[in-house]
Amino acid sequence: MQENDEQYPEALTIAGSDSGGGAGISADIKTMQACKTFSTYVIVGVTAQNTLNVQAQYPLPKKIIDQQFASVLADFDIRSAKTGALFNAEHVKIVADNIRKYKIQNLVVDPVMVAKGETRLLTNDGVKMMIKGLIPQAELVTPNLPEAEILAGQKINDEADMQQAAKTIQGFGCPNVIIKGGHGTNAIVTDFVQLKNKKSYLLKSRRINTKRTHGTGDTLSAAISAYLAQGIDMDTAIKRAHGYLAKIIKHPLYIGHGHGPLNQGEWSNSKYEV
Ligand SMILES: Nc1ncnc2c1ncn2[C@@H]1O[C@H](COP(=O)(O)OP(=O)(O)O)[C@@H](O)[C@H]1O
Ligand SMILES: Cc1ncc(COP(=O)(O)O)c(N)n1
Repeated sequence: MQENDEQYPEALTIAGSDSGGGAGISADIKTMQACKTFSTYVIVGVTAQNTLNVQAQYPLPKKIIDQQFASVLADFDIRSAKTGALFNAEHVKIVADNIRKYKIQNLVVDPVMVAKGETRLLTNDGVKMMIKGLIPQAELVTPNLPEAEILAGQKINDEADMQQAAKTIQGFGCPNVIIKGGHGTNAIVTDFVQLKNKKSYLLKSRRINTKRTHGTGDTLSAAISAYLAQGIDMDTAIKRAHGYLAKIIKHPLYIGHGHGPLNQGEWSNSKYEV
């Protein structure tokens, strides 16, 4: 064990790049750094993207994805991992196979399906493959409301629906589920958390009236993953990550003309009040 191991564990994000710097791999690296975990990464695909939308996407060839996994796992002591945009069934399978091959633990699956600018980042077949091959290997899955509706095959209108959908998703073989409520319109944003010990609760925060929410989902799942790498239990990791996001979403960067990015790094300055 290295000297800094206790304070700065190593984690892995497996996702797409965002040339606009706000979501995907960029959000994950910045978040993990702010949460004091070292972030390695496997880029599954490249997007040409800005705060307005995704202009193009290019999933990478299998060979270079496999090679990235091999390089990372040959050298780093990966304590947790998270997935983001995975594009299609073939790429979900490549990722699922590598996670199995390297026995990657503490996996958080953020089932990214549609970008804030409304471009699809996962095909319908990709969703099916995620349910079959990836979610059963995860410790936590973190859909937003539209993603939870697709995964669970039901409409979600209230908290009872959230609970029912979370139970369906748990039934795919993932012990812990968060359904994120950012896509609602209520003054209070409600995330529903279903834990493996049957405990469930709501995480509520005042809705911030902002369009600068590019990468919020990536940031939440990356922060949870960072805390899991530190050996923090799932329940505490979720609450801490939610608190972190609630802070930084109030102080975004005024960059770009669309869904602007968060400022993940500011957390470490501790200059903001909750
Ligand atoms: N306007 C907002 N005000 C406060 N919290 C928000 C807001 N939008 C999203 N969140 C929080 O950000 C996280 C991501 O939510 P959501 O936008 O639903 O996911 P995604 O980015 O995957 O679409 C959740 O924890 C949610 O509660
Ligand atoms: C490469 C990549 N990964 C994830 C997202 C989702 O982020 P958002 O929902 O904020 O658009 C994205 N837009 N691009």
